[in-house]
Amino acid sequence: MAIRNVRIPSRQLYINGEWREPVKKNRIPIINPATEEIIGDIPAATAEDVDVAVEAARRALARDDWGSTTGAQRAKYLRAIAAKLLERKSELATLESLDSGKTLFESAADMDDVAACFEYYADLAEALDSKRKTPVNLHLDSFKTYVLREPLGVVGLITPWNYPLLMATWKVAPALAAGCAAILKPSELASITCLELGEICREVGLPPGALNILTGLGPEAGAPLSSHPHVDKIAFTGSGPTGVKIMTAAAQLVKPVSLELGGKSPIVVFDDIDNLDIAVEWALFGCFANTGQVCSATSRLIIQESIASEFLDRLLLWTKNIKISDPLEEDCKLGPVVSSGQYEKVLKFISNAKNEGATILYGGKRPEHLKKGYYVQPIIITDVNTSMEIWKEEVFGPVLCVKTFKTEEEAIELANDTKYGLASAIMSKDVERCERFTKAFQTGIIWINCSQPTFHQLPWGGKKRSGFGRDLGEWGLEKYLNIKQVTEYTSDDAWDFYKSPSN
Ligand SMILES: NC(=O)c1ccc[n+]([C@@H]2O[C@H](COP(=O)([O-])OP(=O)(O)OC[C@H]3O[C@@H](n4cnc5c(N)ncnc54)[C@H](O)[C@@H]3O)[C@@H](O)[C@H]2O)c1
Ligand SMILES: NCCCC=O
Ligand code: NA
Repeated sequence: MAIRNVRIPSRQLYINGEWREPVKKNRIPIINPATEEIIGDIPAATAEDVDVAVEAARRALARDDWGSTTGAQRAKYLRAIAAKLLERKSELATLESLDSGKTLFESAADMDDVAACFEYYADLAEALDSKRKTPVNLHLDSFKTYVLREPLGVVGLITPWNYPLLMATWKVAPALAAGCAAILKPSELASITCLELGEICREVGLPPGALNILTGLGPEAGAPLSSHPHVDKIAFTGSGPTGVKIMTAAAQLVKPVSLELGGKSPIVVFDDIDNLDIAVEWALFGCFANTGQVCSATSRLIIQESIASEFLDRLLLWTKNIKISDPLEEDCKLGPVVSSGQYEKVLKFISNAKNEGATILYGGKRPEHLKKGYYVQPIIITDVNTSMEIWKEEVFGPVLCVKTFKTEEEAIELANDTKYGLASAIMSKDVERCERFTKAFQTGIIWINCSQPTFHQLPWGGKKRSGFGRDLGEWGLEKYLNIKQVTEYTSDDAWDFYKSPSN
């Protein structure tokens, strides 16, 4: 099917460097959330396909063309992938928008980030060659020791739909840079661009089995990957409940996992900010970008009482000005949410908030000009108390809830009043106050006078129920490495612990 001059490719599973029909031959429809139409389908892998992919990955590690590569050789593949991605940027961005409902502007920015992330890990792969073997001086004559950093093995990468290709890349690029063989299981709700990554790997001649891509449902394809005895690690990004299932399955085999889960992040705004509109725009971007479907969305606005009324007036004006439309339309700033399930979930959160006594200051309805598609106006909710669901639970939609504070102590208590620990933002021109909050926020990411800017050089991840482990930066590479110590006894003398029988 061709939409707006882009053909939706029909693909199979990408296993051992080629396209392969799933053993059970099942397929899952692709739905465009802007129109609710079926625009194609993706293959549905099951445990049988997981077995084949894991075997292909094992063989890749055992073969010299992947298992014995230097970091510099792997960097060439990563750069070739980045170049091909950029060649196809406009097509891939359109596919991403059609599949997930992201605005075309955001999808295009994602494709730039994806290519840059492959380039970044190409640099780190090269740098790995000089760090592969590190001597450790014990200051002893009788021992020579060193530490090796080796690929961890076969890794399973399970990813969500909100940034389909970008979230996959945060794991695929470092895993390949480290020399692992990987099996990617993207979300069944948005897999098109991840399958195209398979085509790109085929075109650049990535050795067979180094990356395998299995689309399919979580319980059918993700679960057998998590519990597979020959998968050495699972790196997961997604919801808390799925994270628990994956960790439970992996625990049976003492398989390491990293979990990037959800959040309910705060943005604290003080009355000393110079420019109200600048702060308002960050608050808006922090919660409504990507239609609020961002793990780190600052969806709890905690605002100093003295400026609350004026701040909310401006926030309302800015919110009403957001263009909601088909994500492929120019200047669209808010597309539909990803699926009917997500749409129903968002609407339920809004009705529950109302039933619990909160006030819907603005939004939450279907925009009048959009009769079809999973569209909802951005929502601002006030009169919230800390026992309400809307304060406590992640919505993963364009829903901002607001509370006010008087003192710094009260602000920090509200900010940390959550089971999650992914990100926090503070808006204030008082440098010392920002430092105090940086220390007090119980999260892995702190934004000062902004919310959401993300750089692949910096560690990404959280604490508490937001998970553990880090993507991105050098930390994102370390987790795909096995650290091996080598200790050699170099003395000609006997060890002399036991008495020799010949004496
Ligand atoms: N912390 C981060 O970096 C980050 C980034 C993006 C999204 N997220 C979180 O992701 C969630 C939204 O994504 P989602 O709805 O795709 O999450 P999800 O947990 O429903 O699905 C994530 C992935 O897990 C798979 N899966 C589902 N059940 C499984 C099982 N039993 N075993 C193995 N795999 C299984 C899915 O098919 C999908 O590929 C939100 O909670 C959001 O906060 C976190
Ligand atoms: N800016 C990227 C955020 C990824 C998590 O949802
Ligand atoms: Na879709």
